[in-house]
Amino acid sequence: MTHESSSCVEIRDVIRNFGEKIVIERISLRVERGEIFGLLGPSGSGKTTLVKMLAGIDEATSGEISLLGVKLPKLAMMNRIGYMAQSDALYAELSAQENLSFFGSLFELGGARLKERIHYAMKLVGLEEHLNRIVSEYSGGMKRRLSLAIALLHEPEVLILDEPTVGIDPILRKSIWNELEALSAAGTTIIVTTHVMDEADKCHRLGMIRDGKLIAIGSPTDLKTRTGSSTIEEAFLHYGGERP
Ligand SMILES: Nc1ncnc2c1ncn2[C@@H]1O[C@H](COP(=O)(O)OP(=O)(O)OP(=O)(O)O)[C@@H](O)[C@H]1O
Repeated sequence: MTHESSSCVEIRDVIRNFGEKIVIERISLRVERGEIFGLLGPSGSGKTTLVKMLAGIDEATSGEISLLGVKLPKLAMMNRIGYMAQSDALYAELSAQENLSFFGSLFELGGARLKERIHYAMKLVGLEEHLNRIVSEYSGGMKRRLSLAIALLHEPEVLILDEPTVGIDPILRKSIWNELEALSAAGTTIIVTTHVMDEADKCHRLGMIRDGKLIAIGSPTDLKTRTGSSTIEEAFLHYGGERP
């Protein structure tokens, strides 16, 4: 079922349990089209679990998630989503070029268009010189960058990135963020999980997650102003109850 909405993502009363364990505890939020929305929270707080449901590869125990007006999970939405997981899903024995061609073919990309997209994505992540190398020879950071290139390849309307810049040096991290900002300005919605506070500051809005609960939501400036904090880290500690 589709319906008109200006929101890109609508999460309504989502709960995710693993056995007895409640990992996501009734979260509701919206992400607007073209927004860079950050999910910030400590290790184990539920960020990956939440983005997997947004990417349609896991399902809520209860509640609803809609993406671009379509209720998830829905296989047909995969074409419209670019998902970069925390662990790289690459074929180590193949070259980067072969990995990109394989993932491109899943999205029905071929010929000149595929070539153009591979060039764009590999340039963006600074790997254009390493296109023909076997992935098993890549460093950890290079694998992260290749995973990001793959997520971007089919020009998805929604990019879901789970800690995309871990293991990436500050200069390249900056150029990746510049490009994410340009993509967002051109209408792509970007949902990104992060531990890195300066990245959190670059998001248009942030959702702070702790123990599976959304403890605060707003722009970085709002969150800091509301808590009288000078940094996002301080604001997080305030909402987390670790500061009076
Ligand atoms: N398949 C699963 N079965 C059981 N427990 C799970 C499963 N997946 C995640 N969990 C648990 O859910 C909680 C949240 O994990 P999740 O990976 O979503 O956290 P995170 O905020 O992404 O952490 P990190 O920043 O370390 O990646 C953890 O306690 C984790 O052990």
